[in-house]
Amino acid sequence: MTAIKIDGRATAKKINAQSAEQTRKLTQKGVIPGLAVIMVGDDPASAIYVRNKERKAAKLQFNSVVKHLPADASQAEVIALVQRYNEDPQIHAILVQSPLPSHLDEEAVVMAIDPRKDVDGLHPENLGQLFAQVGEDFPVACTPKGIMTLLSQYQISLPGKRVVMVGRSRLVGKPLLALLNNANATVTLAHRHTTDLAELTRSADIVIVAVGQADLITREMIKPGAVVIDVGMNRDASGQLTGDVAKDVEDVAGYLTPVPGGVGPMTIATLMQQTIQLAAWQTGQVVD
Ligand SMILES: NC(=O)C1=CN([C@@H]2O[C@H](COP(=O)(O)OP(=O)(O)OC[C@H]3O[C@@H](n4cnc5c(N)ncnc54)[C@H](OP(=O)(O)O)[C@@H]3O)[C@@H](O)[C@H]2O)C=CC1
Ligand SMILES: Nc1nc(=O)c2c([nH]1)NC[C@@H]1CN(c3ccc(C(=O)N[C@@H](CCC(=O)O)C(=O)O)cc3)C=[N+]21
Repeated sequence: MTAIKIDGRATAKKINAQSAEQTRKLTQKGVIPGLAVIMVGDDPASAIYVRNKERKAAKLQFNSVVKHLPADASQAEVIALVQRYNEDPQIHAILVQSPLPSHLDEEAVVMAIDPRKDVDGLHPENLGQLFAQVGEDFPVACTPKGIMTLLSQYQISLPGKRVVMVGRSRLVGKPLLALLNNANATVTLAHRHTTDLAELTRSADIVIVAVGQADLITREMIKPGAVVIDVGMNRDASGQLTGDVAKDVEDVAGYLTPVPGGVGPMTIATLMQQTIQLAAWQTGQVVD
């Protein structure tokens, strides 16, 4: 058996076409979606993300700014920049690249972001709404939201399914836990302290991996026919991009997202989609 490839590029293309149309309408009303990205230091996965989203934001004619600070930037500098964008009416969405260098207090930086401009849904106000299922007009992390769009696009049903989510970051694992639970899947969250990961993943209908370790998930860990979603973004010795899932998993899985061409393009498309949404909410416009 060879897994059906879940084509993130094709799905992203559809979303981007919608985003172009919505941006055109908003711009006619005098609202140009504004996205500010803050990157501190040189995380390789962040560099790929920043490059690709700059390209897409330019194509959509967003007001897009990227601030690249050196790895030794101070806490006060980063917070001051966030505050400047909080107050700038031309900026509707703020994204601080993760991970931050270890001398910076990530929690304090997240807390400084205006929750209405928190395009990655990291602020506890937004994450809390997601977990509590209250309200609708709040941002949700782009990668998890993009994965939900992909599952829906491929008509992969969730109620009653056993999902194992490997990785529990605030950016990916935690919001996915909430989204999948809200969609009535039965979700198990695995992490560094999980014992016998293989036994868990083998019992899952859907395995989602966001760890950042090449070949963590191998074919013996997957139930035949299961859906495998690979979020990982690693570079191998020859400079090739690889995910967290070993190549031979394609021989047992029913569906699989490739790296590149799977989750990555969906993250970018969802970021554009959500920036437009935030711009509309902040200016009293409606996008459809
Ligand atoms: N394609 C895309 O659009 C995106 C890709 N990424 C990529 O996804 C990966 C994960 O990112 P992010 O969520 O931010 O990562 P973090 O580094 O914040 O979190 C990694 C998680 O993996 C867990 N973990 C580490 N080692 C193991 C192990 N051996 N077994 C089980 N769990 C383990 C950690 O557990 P513990 O909590 O116990 O430490 C932690 O919860 C990275 O490669 C990143 O570049 C991220 C965002 C978007
Ligand atoms: N606050 C924050 N939010 C994030 O969402 C976030 C982050 N920090 N830090 C870094 C990780 C990594 N990440 C990627 C997103 C898209 C691609 C991407 O475009 N991938 C293409 C690569 C194509 C290519 O250039 O070859 C693909 O998979 O096809 C990669 C990596 C988001 N992250």
